[in-house]
Amino acid sequence: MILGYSAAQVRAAEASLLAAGPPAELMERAAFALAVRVARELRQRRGRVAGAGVLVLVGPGNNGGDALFAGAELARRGVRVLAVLTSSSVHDAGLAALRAAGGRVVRAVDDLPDGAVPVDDLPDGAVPDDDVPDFALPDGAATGPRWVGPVLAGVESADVVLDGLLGIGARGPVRGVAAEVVALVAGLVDAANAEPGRPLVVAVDTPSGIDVDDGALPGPAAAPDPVALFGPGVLPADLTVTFGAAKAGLLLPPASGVVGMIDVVDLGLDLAGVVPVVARLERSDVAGLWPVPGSSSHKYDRGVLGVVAGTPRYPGAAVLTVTAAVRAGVGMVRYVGPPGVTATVVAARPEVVAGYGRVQAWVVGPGVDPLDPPQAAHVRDALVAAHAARLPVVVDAGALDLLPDRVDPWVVLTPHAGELARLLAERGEIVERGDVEAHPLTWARRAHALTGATVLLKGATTVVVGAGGAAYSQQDAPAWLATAGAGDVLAGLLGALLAGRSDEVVADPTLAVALAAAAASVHGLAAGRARPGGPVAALDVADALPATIAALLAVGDWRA
Ligand SMILES: NC(=O)C1=CN([C@@H]2O[C@H](COP(=O)(O)OP(=O)(O)OC[C@H]3O[C@@H](n4cnc5c(N)ncnc54)[C@H](O)[C@@H]3O)[C@@H](O)[C@H]2O)[C@@H](O)CC1
Ligand SMILES: [K+]
Repeated sequence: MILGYSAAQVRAAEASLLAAGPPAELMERAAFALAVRVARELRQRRGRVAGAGVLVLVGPGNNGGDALFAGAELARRGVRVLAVLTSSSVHDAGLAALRAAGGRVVRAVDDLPDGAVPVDDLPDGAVPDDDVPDFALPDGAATGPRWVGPVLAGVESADVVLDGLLGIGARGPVRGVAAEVVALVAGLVDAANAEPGRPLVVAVDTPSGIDVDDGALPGPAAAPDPVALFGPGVLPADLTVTFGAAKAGLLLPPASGVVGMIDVVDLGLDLAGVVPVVARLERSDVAGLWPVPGSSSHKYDRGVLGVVAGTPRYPGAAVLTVTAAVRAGVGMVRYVGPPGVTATVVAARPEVVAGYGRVQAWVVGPGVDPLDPPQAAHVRDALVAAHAARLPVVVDAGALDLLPDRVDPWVVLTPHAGELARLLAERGEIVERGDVEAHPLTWARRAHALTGATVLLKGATTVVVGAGGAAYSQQDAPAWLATAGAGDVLAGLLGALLAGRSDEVVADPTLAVALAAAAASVHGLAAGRARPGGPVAALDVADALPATIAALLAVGDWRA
């Protein structure tokens, strides 16, 4: 499990460590681990470390210090290191170490006196700034500052770009010349995306400028003009090497989309007893949560799932939901719906039993139009019956519009951002889809507070919140999974899990939160497994569930 902490929690844990030893020691350890990680990447890309090029973007604080010390260590290993300083004052000892190791430095600062040359030293192949037009300048930057040329040349010759502009001390989006550097480098890296020589971007502790606590990204409105040329005001990383503990913002969308792989460097922080902001299940955690039948199990104690899904207009949603539940290993599915859809469902999944009966959990809503009277009535009946019998329920799609004001914490809502915004707006909140996308954790928590339900907010990164403040963020799905019917599969899969552990979920509703996160994880893994690297249809995902679950259970922390 990866645990994500707030900047304040990490600083508090660091404080006791800093009190115990010389202050520079932590930074040296962080920087050394970072350099080792970058060296490993360089070796993988080029076969050897010496002779590689690394461009280091340096901000005013200790994050820049980490980057400078790492640059120094890499320079000692024969790497051509060019540091771009974005502030007139940077970490002194780090800068001295880099220079002593043979690293070179470009100053990209706004406040140079007229006529001053911003370049302490130039990268191989770079030319003095008078000749900047020799480089392919992006539109609008042709008349830009003199540091642009050397930075362009630095990116061009870099195997790795280290983003050490801002870390947990960032307040708001990157400002000033550092923002211009981010814009320029992000634009260049993006333009080189399809090329084999594109540099790898490694974020030092965090991609600079993200909200390290809630994962918000700087908005375009906050960006100065040059940034508008390239967009988001953040340099998307391929790898984030984070120190002491993962920061919550790395795990939370939308920032989770720009952190790449996460590597946590152990600094010996004592976080025992500190409740993380958010957690991410790894495969072994998911395996541990999965209900596995014992030798004496029968279909009833493995969980019977009631499903109210589909209408004559959307029969496919019912097929996908029940298929996913069956494929996920539920003991039995009871399907409730109109005769025509029932016939389609039973034809597709002969294991399904039609009509009401005893169940351990419900899924209601996939493919249900809340204005379709018979199915809407079945959804309401199921919600009432589940409340009376204390049974978990997955409330998806059309059933979200039929939700009572308050529900039990073992009721799991599965909205996407637009549906969550609507659900909140109906409860008096002033919020639109874009607000939910910008601050998903905040709004998911709000929905939990208002309804009492566990809330699984679907997206490229899925956020789940619920009882006791538990929060998870899962990012296991390929982008191909954004396809019609994928949500129906998730609902059926989650229903199977809740049916399999129904009593435990009701006894401890925080388990509903963990199981919802596990379902999101398996859903993403199955999509990747169904069609590695290519387009995937919802039914493919459902069909890939048995093999995905088998692999999880067989090896625990198995890597695909
Ligand atoms: N505290 C510790 O014990 C350790 C900290 N480490 C590093 O130290 C970092 C935190 O260092 P700092 O507290 O110095 O903070 P940062 O280096 O993240 O940034 C603080 C500096 O940036 C400026 N700044 C803040 N927001 C800005 C913005 N939006 N635009 C432009 N400038 C802005 C501030 O004025 C300040 O000078 C961590 O992220 C990590 O990289 C590591 O060395 C490990 C140990
Ligand atoms: K950074």
